[in-house]
Amino acid sequence: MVWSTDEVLEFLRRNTAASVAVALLGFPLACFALPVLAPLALAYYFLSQPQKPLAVPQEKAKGLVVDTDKSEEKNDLAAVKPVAEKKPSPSVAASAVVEGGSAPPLTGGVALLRKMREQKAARAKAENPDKKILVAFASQTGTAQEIAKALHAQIVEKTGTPKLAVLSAFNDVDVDSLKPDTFPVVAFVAASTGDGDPPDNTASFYAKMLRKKKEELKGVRYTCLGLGDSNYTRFMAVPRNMRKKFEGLGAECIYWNAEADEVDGLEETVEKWTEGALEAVLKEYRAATAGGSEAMASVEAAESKPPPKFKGLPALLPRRVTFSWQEGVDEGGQAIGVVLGGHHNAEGSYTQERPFLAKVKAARRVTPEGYGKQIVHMELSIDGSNIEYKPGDAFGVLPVNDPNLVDDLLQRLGADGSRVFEASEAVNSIRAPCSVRAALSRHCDLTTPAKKSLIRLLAESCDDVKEKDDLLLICSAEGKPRYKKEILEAQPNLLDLLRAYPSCRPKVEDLVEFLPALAPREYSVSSCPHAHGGSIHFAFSVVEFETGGGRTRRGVATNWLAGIADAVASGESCEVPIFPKPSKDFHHPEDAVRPVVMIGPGTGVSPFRGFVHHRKYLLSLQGGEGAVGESWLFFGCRERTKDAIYLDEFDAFVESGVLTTLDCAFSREQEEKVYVQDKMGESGTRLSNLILNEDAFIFVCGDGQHMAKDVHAKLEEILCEHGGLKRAAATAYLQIMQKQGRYVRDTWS
Ligand SMILES: Cc1cc2nc3c(=O)[nH]c(=O)nc-3n(C[C@H](O)[C@H](O)[C@H](O)COP(=O)(O)O)c2cc1C
Repeated sequence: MVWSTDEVLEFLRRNTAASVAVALLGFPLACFALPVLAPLALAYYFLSQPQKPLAVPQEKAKGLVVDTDKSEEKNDLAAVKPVAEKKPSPSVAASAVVEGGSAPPLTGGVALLRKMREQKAARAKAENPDKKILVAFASQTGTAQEIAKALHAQIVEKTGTPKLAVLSAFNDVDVDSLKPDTFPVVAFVAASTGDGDPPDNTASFYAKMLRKKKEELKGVRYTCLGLGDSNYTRFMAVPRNMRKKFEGLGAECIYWNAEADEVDGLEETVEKWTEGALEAVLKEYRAATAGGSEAMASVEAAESKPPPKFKGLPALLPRRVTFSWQEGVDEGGQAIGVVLGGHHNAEGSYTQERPFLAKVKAARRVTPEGYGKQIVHMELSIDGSNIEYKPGDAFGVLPVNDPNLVDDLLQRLGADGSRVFEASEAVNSIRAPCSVRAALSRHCDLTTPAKKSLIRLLAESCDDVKEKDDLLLICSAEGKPRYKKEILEAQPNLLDLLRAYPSCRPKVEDLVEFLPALAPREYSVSSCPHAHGGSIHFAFSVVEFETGGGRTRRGVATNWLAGIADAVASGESCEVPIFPKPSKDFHHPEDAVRPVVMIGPGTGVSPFRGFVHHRKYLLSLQGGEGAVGESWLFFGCRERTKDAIYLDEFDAFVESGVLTTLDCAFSREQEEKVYVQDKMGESGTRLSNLILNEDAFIFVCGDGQHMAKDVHAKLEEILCEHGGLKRAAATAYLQIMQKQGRYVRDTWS
């Protein structure tokens, strides 16, 4: 019988008599027992100490005692202490043991094993130190996450110690763990979404941070990269608030808190920040761990390595997930990585991971066939789901990639789409057995321009040296102009890239782990439960555009849904996985007394269809009695007869008095383009009065990059010109309205 090291230790731990015997007989017995105990132990020791001679080091085998004072630890080798603390002679120790007192010094095999265990612990500690660097991200569409991932990968590459740094979405960070003893150094990348709102993966952390008390982050050192878009009025809201909170709680900034604006292009700032942050974070970590933990030694070693072939190469992302492949194949298409349909999770609501499978009740193309822009109206059944919603809420749709693209990709990779795997941890929201086809169809983003880290991975998967070098150059700092032209502007999808580099053969596992997640898409509901019970309605424009490289690209989700709409129209039965995304404050007030101003061009008008139906319901409750506020809708589209969705219904609501004013801007019906903000300007006096004197609510929905900004500017102008406010006062007034929830926007890019 051959015992493992741990079995020998366990035996000694459980058998005091054996421990004592070993101790009493000391060296002679150790020699005698050597054939039994030593082979594994010596092999282990020798491997871990290659520079040492094979002979048992006697001085190491002596001089240890088992501290039997602590009754709980009596037979526990964890209570072994160095002899420097107690120095009984062997005979004293022996008699003490006989009397049940102190244990004898450990010698021979036991001491050897103790040494081995210490070494193992030291190595484990170096690999998994107590204090770690936290690399966190607040990211809605994945940009901040990619940047954080790349920084984390560089820390890992530089230190050679994967567990020295933790990469995490903010929601997965325990706020209370933000302490110098756990995370002395924090680097984070944060973006905003909505109207200066925190991304979903940060919202709960954000709320908890606001409850933290002064000085709770004292001793933590941090640096932050903010991502934002200066077209939004709440530019950099989340990174700025988070920084303020970190500082307010006593954290200390260690490096430039950079802000990268989409309008100028993110890349330059991102690169500069990442480079400096890497250096600063490692330096601070070294200082925080008193000269550096054992792991830091490898930083110096890495620094003395020859420089890479191309300057500024992104680090190879470290593997985190293990894939176990199942025996059979997925013949019925059931292994799709999520649990579908008819389930409520523990909190009682559907999620991205446990969506509700909604049957499509009706769908139609609103725009004429062949019209440049296509808009689709769709109705989903939520019967039996217990989903409750209010007009103004949104819901998430889990889209599916174009099946032709997936087929071609499987063929190019030489992969069997029906093989099924399980991942050791959630990756790209795969949390259940998943076939390769489902992973590529439902979980991986195959069309977004490849991030540099993915190109680095593809480079490493090339057999041909020339192809490898070409890809390495494109993702390096030197290859920046090529990355911009060939990737960001031309927007090749993954298949285009693989076809351009025929020797590139990435493993399916690598793609599943390192491709960005196929993000759910959010749509505002255009229905109202009082009018459309058991259904959710929504409308969307089908996305299609030309890239800089002359390719035609189609939006993944809207084209998939448009295909479903056509299938339903021809009698097929189809289902869409959805989950609710309630809005915080984009809701019609719960009475019809307060005036409401709604501004929603294009499909931005969707929630206002629900609002007006809700208003009709509120008025029906009043039964024609009591005060009723005005309700204005500013709507815009190209042409009344082509792309004006829900216009007939709105006309009817004006007719019935539910809607006081419907003001439409048809941009292409005359020479000069006319937009919603122009229409607002024409009614400036009335609007100013509604806002300043009648406490009106303002709701804006639609394109956040241009329309929402132009509408905001028009509101300021109206308050100045018709309300007599100075510019600064108008700005402040609108800010206060936002804080009060009286001016609410639901925007997208
Ligand atoms: C729907 C939407 C809303 C946004 N709202 C804001 C905002 O209020 N303030 C801002 O500075 N940037 C805003 N942005 C810009 C994002 O913060 C920016 O594009 C960032 O790079 C996205 O990072 P992510 O992909 O990690 O989410 C918004 C972007 C979108 C798509």
